[in-house]
Amino acid sequence: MAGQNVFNEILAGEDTFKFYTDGEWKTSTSGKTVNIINPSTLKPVFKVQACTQDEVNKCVDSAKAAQKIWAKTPLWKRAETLHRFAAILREHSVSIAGCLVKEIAKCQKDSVTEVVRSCDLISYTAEEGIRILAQGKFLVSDSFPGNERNKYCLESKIPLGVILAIPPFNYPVNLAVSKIAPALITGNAVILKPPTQGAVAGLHLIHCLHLAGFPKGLVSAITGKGSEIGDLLTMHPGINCISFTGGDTGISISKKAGMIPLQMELGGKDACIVLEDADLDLAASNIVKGGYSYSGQRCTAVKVVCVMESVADTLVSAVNEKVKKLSVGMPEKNCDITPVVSESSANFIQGLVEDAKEKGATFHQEWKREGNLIWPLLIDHVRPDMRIAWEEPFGPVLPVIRIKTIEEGIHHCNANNFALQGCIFTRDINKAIMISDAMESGTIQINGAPARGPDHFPFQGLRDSGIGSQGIINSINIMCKVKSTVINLPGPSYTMG
Ligand SMILES: NC(=O)C1=CN([C@@H]2O[C@H](COP(=O)(O)OP(=O)(O)OC[C@H]3O[C@@H](n4cnc5c(N)ncnc54)[C@H](OP(=O)(O)O)[C@@H]3O)[C@@H](O)[C@H]2O)C=CC1
Ligand SMILES: O=C(O)[C@H](O)COP(=O)(O)O
Repeated sequence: MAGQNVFNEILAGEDTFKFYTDGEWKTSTSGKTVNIINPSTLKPVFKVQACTQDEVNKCVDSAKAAQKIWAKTPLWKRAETLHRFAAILREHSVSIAGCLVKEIAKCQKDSVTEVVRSCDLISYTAEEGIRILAQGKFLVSDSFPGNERNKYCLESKIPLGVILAIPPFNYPVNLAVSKIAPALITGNAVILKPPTQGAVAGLHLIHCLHLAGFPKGLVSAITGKGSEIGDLLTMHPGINCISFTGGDTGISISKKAGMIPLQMELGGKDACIVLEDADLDLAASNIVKGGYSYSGQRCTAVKVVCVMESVADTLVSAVNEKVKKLSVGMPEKNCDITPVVSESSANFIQGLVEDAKEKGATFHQEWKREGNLIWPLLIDHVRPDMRIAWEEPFGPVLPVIRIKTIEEGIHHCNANNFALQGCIFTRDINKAIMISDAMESGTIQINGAPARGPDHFPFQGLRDSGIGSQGIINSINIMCKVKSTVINLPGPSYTMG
């Protein structure tokens, strides 16, 4: 569990954790800490440092210095260190999972899965990075009209410098390494600002990285409320790229950040379109898995079902049968539905539900909430004038809109500000492709639930769902830039066989 044995170094007292910079664990000169509230008990469970502007500045300075050395580290050595990081993280996956259970009420089995998935991501990124970064381009001048072959151009990929990694509460380990690993294999330094809910899991992750032997200062983990130190980080002149996953905060960050590359993955309102010829049991299983996993707190969760009227009753009863079987309770008991991350989140969800109720939606289950624990709801006959048709609950409540035509479903998907993922259920592959093409989202799943994984697939949000693309290959490419070296020969020269 948190703070045991090898992790004692990160402790600053009973359930209070240090921040990490310059290869050392430190307490903040602010003398202040931030409480982490256990969503299941509504009581403080851990404390992390409330870092100061001066500490932010020092982290950036040491990152810049360390990055110059790291950029001169051979690719195979960078990969070797990442593999060591992955191995140490795997060794501690159960204890780090225990932090997730307490900080974000993710059930124990899904928490272990998140950490193990992260180990695989780190190692896969190390290997993919070697292959991608080992290759450059060689261009000759006479391919362009009017030129002799007297110039050779060598194009190479070089690191950006210091990357600010800001993951969200729902994947504080996996969405941290999905930024850290590509940043490191490309020769960058990293400043991690973990989510407050999930910060201790993030700090344990960073301690595994520390034990792997990365150069001092190359990676820092700076804690504090995003609303308090966020701007200090995102507007810092020493930051060369921001990789952010979260909510609308990302939109405001994109307006404040300077001339730097942004990789943003924000909210989603993933639409699930079910056609008359669909395998309705397959659709129902994926709607329940997609809509209620981790209590709907996934950007890729199914967030609205648009089902053809003629099959709606059959689909809805199939979904309800499966919803009935979902276990509801505490994460320690590996329940399917666990408390949502905060009281404010639970209140927001309740607001959407009450709005739907007032406007006459059909409820197939009674509304039930105990603290942050919300029992799963399927809300039927939802109409576009209801907030839940458009807004992202980030909770275990799923609206169903009955449509008369496929175009209505496509329109609902495209009329939303979010454009992350969507899915279609039909046995007609031609229709599936044509509908997928018409849905203006970053990813469309055919006959499956929306998902970011597997982690080497490209993953991107359009419109208010993000900027740039994630997935291991695209993250590696976003975290480096191109440099040209042109050799000017005294005269034309042709390579002869
Ligand atoms: N796309 C996705 O996967 C996710 C989307 N969301 C959406 O966002 C909503 C809110 O969830 P939440 O986790 O609070 O998302 P936020 O966007 O508020 O937080 C995401 C990350 O950004 C940090 N942050 C907050 N404010 C700033 C700032 N001004 N500058 C820099 N960083 C900042 C947070 O730190 P701190 O925790 O200290 O505030 C956290 O690490 C959810 O209800 C959901 O709709 C949420 C999580 C994941
Ligand atoms: O931000 C999120 O919620 C995650 O990217 C979703 O990842 P998953 O589809 O693998 O759960």
